[in-house]
Formats: sequence, structure tokens, C-alpha cells
Amino acid sequence: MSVSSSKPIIGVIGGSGVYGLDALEDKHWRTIESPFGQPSDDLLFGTLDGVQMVFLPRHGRGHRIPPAEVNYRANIDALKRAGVTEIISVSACGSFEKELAPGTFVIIDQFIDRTIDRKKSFFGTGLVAHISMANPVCSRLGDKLEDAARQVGISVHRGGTYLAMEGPQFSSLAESELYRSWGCQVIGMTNMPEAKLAREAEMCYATVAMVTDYDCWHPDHDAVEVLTIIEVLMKNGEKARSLIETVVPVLKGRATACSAGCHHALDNALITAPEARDPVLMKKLAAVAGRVL
Ligand SMILES: CSC[C@H]1O[C@H](OP(=O)(O)O)[C@H](O)[C@@H]1O
Ligand SMILES: Nc1ncnc2[nH]cnc12
Repeated sequence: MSVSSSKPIIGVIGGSGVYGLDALEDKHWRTIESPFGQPSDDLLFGTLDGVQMVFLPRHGRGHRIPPAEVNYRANIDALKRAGVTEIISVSACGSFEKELAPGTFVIIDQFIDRTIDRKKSFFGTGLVAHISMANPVCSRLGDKLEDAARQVGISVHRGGTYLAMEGPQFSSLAESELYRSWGCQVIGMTNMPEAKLAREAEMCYATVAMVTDYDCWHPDHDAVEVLTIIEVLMKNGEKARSLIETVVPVLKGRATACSAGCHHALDNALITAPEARDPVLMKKLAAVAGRVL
């Protein structure tokens, strides 16, 4: 069945402090295997307002996995195998702007990828693909998230560039100042290559970046500390939950493929001649790229 004729299945990737989704009905955890290795955890299946939902804790339950060791390919592949059509990434971030105070939710529209040691593509030797990342997130999903956030009274900022750093250490003052001078709004360690892989897998992807701190550039914050971040996240938990509960019923109305083109990202992306394609890699790509193989 093509995405356009199937019902939306909403995936939520929970970042730091978000390890479950209490609002789901008929919840059950299920292991999904991926040829790309082990996902961060089992996937939590359930429904919300009649919509099928799949939740994945990015760092695993108990926060076992650091940002650079998350198997982003296995996570996205597993969500695709579970039938997910749109992904909402809920992520903690530091802020580079005074106006984006802790507690603000930023609906990201751009990324700068400064991660260095992560597998960034499902494709490779034997099947090469080049997708567009000019507009790296789904604007349709972003619109719905913005509306829902406003509806439930969240302090929300639409648009912003997320600098993805390697971590796990927080940035130095010089790095923080550099990223500010580049015009970035927020910083985190996880949304790359996650967003690239979601695009390759033809899934809508949008990030709700929850500001937890001002990073180290801010005169009042000479250091970023995990305890402060978690404290802010816990305070935001309720807001994040009501955002999800409000946006999901709106998303269930989609009757055709994503109007922003996410579900057809691989149209015209494969460059390897059919006779030169590696059958082993093609088999691995059955879920991610099956529509065009
Ligand atoms: C716990 S602070 C640093 C940690 O939090 C963010 O994770 P996530 O994006 O999964 O919410 C940040 O990217 C770091 O991985
Ligand atoms: N200041 C920061 N830098 C990187 N990742 C973060 N996650 C939350 N706050 C962060």
C-alpha cells in the first residue's frame, strides 16, 4: 500500500527526559528488528484518539545510550517497519538567544550538522542516493505543531536553526560564541543525522526543541549542567504531553501523501544504474526505499 492511501501512523521520538508516552491507550512494547542493527529500545505501540502511535525513547529507557552511539539508522528503519509515516522529534536543546528562554518550545526549520562520527545514510556503495535537504523538516507537520502549541498556551517560537554538535561534552565558550555568530538559535546533540535519515526513509519529520538552558555564552550561565536541564524538562513534560494530545487528532485527517513532498523524497534520488545495484544492500533497504526499488 502506498503512503498516500494509508492512514497516518504517528511516531514520536522522545529525547532526554521523555522515555514513555502515558497518554497512549492499549500500550504495548514490541521488539522490531532492523538489518541496520539494534534500535535504542523496543517500540511502544498504542493509540491516541483512534490514531495509531509508535513511541521510541531515543536514548533507551533509563537513558543508557549517549548521543553519538544512538543507532539512528536502526531507529528510523524500525519506525518505518512499524508503519510510521510522520515523526515528531521531541528534543532538549540549549538556546543562543535571550528571547528563547528555558521553557520555550522552538519548531525547528533548519539544521547545521557538526556531528562527525555517525552513519549518516542508509545508502552506500552498491546503491547511491542523493536526496534534498534544502528544507530539512516537514513544513506541514511544523504548521500543525505550531497551531497546537499556541492552542494549549505553550510559549512557542516558529523557525530556528538547530546546531547539531557531536557531544557528549557541552560546547566550549568559543564554540558557543561561534555558533551564535553563525545565526543559530539552538544547540543539541541528536537531531542529525536523524532528520537526514527520516528524509531518506520518506517520512515527515519535525522537531519540537524544548529549551532547557542558555548554553555557556550567557553571562548568567558559565556552565551547562544536566541536573538543571532535567529539572526544566520535568517542568515541561506536561506541556509536551498536551501538545502531542492536541496535534495528533489534527494529523489523522491527512488523506493524501504529504503536501510538502516528504513521502516522495526518493523520487529522482537514486543514481546507481539498475544493473550495478548490490542485491544485498537492496534487501537491507526494503523498508526504507521499497517504494522506489
Ligand atoms: C541531557 S542534556 C544533553 C542531551 O539532551 C539532548 O538530548 P535529546 O536531543 O535526545 O533530547 C541533547 O541533544 C543531548 O543529547
Ligand atoms: N546546551 C546544550 N548543548 C547541547 N545539547 C543540549 N541539550 C540541552 N542543552 C544543551
